[in-house]
Amino acid sequence: MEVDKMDENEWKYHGEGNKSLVVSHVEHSQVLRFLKYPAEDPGNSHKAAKEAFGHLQNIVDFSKNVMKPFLGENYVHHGEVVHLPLDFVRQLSLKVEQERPESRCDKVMDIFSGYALCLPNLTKLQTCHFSESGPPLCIEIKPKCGFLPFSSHVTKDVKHRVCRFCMHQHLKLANGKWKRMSRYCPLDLFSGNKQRMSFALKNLLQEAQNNLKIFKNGELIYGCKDDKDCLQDLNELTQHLKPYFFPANGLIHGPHCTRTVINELINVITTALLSNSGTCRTGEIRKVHISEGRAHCDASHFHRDILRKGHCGLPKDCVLSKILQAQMLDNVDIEGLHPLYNRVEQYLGEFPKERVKLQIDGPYNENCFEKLRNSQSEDDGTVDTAVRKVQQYRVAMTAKDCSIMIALSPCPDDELPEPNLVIQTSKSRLIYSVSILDLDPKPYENIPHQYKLDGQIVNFYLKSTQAKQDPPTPTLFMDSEDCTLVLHSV
Ligand SMILES: O=P(O)(O)O[C@@H]1[C@@H](OP(=O)(O)O)[C@H](OP(=O)(O)O)[C@H](O)[C@H](OP(=O)(O)O)[C@H]1OP(=O)(O)O
Ligand SMILES: Nc1ncnc2c1ncn2[C@@H]1O[C@H](COP(=O)(O)OP(=O)(O)OP(=O)(O)O)[C@@H](O)[C@H]1O
Repeated sequence: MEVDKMDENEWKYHGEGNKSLVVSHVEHSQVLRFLKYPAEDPGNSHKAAKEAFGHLQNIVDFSKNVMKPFLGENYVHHGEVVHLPLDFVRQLSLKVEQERPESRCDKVMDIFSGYALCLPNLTKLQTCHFSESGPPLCIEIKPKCGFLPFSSHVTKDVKHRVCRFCMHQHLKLANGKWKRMSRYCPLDLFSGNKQRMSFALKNLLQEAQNNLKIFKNGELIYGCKDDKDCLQDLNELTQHLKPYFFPANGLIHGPHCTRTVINELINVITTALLSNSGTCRTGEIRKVHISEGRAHCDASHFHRDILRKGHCGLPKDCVLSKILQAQMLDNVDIEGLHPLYNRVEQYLGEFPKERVKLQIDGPYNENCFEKLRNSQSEDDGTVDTAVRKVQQYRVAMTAKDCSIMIALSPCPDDELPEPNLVIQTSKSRLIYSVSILDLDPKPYENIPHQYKLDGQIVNFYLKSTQAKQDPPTPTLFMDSEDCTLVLHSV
């Protein structure tokens, strides 16, 4: 990328989250990721923009030196910080403004610093030594936390039975973040059991919220920009997907078509999530199991009794396993972490200069990873242990909020790629790559907020399920047994 020859007409709005706005190049497989700041406080925006370089460099270092060693070399693309002409950034910001979803407009793109992150466009295939035949398809999944807390510090028993995502749904509906309840449960997706994973994926397709997006040729074709703006027509999605799964068979149509195509899609996603494409290693597949009690959520609509096979576990090097292992660095739960955070805070209150030495806010160099790998869990009462636990918790938080990108492209007939780069469907062959995005460090200062939010989620869940129990809802059991995709018109 030649930064002195930037032209806003060559870039278009791609998407955004809470903290960054992404534009993609119209030809090359590149994106620019800009920081965002609260709109109501321009003074603060100027100040924050001054710090933008340090912030972005921290993101790169954290992805590269901390998350990459945990998650695997091939899954993580840390990118680089670039400095862009301010004129280009301002024109670009004007250009993308009308594309932005209303719910994200409480923040503005950083137009003051000129700094951004340049990353590969992960909606496109990352194994570049193959000629793509046809537009790439990409499935983005934000899986969220895949286990139940096992810490003895947990004070509310419900946290050992119902996962955070399922509990949080009740609060999100009540505060208007989403209009309909998602039946997706992360524990089903992370189970490694193909039946449960398919069930989770069907539920994501039913109600995508911000946990599922599908792109074709880099364009969003399925998913929600916000609660008001959703592209969720499964029949339309089927039309997009047909050429990938039934390239030679134009005859597939009618009521079964949608179900057949969606099932092919789900099989492909499941295969990609369970493959070891991050390491390209073949040979014996070791499995990672989490104990039975922690792997099932009582709020999931999947009924345990219909499992054909017992507990499955995840292949050791697959993307889900890597993410889950990083998430499980949170082994004391926010309830156990909060007192450790207070210990660090008290120490920093007495010795403020130690903040730099303890590398609370970076720099995230190679040494950080070695320190964080230490899994000794007993608390010896020292500040060093408290800092290590806090930093491990922050890594886990990042892993609980990242997204998986599965890029797929039809495999040309004359190409013979390595078997672990191809997914064979019933009627086609697809080359694929798996990546992980949004690996930013979570702010240290956010820990008190996390603690408070945890209490709110649990209390609200208990309150709302208690209210529903009187009178009881007899349909719940029926739902649990239903493993088929029900197509509603949307
Ligand atoms: O707390 P959660 O689980 O709601 O996660 C937040 C996400 O909400 P979600 O529940 O996935 O819709 C939230 O996503 P949305 O803005 O809702 O799309 C952010 O990812 C937020 O991270 P950050 O503060 O921007 O770094 C996330 O906050 P962190 O908890 O990761 O700090
Ligand atoms: N390298 C990339 N290639 C393709 N698309 C990307 C890339 N990075 C981000 N995106 C898209 O932009 C969206 C927003 O990016 P991202 O999740 O990094 O933002 P965020 O503000 O950090 O999110 P959050 O709300 O989780 O804090 C993603 O959901 C994804 O669709």
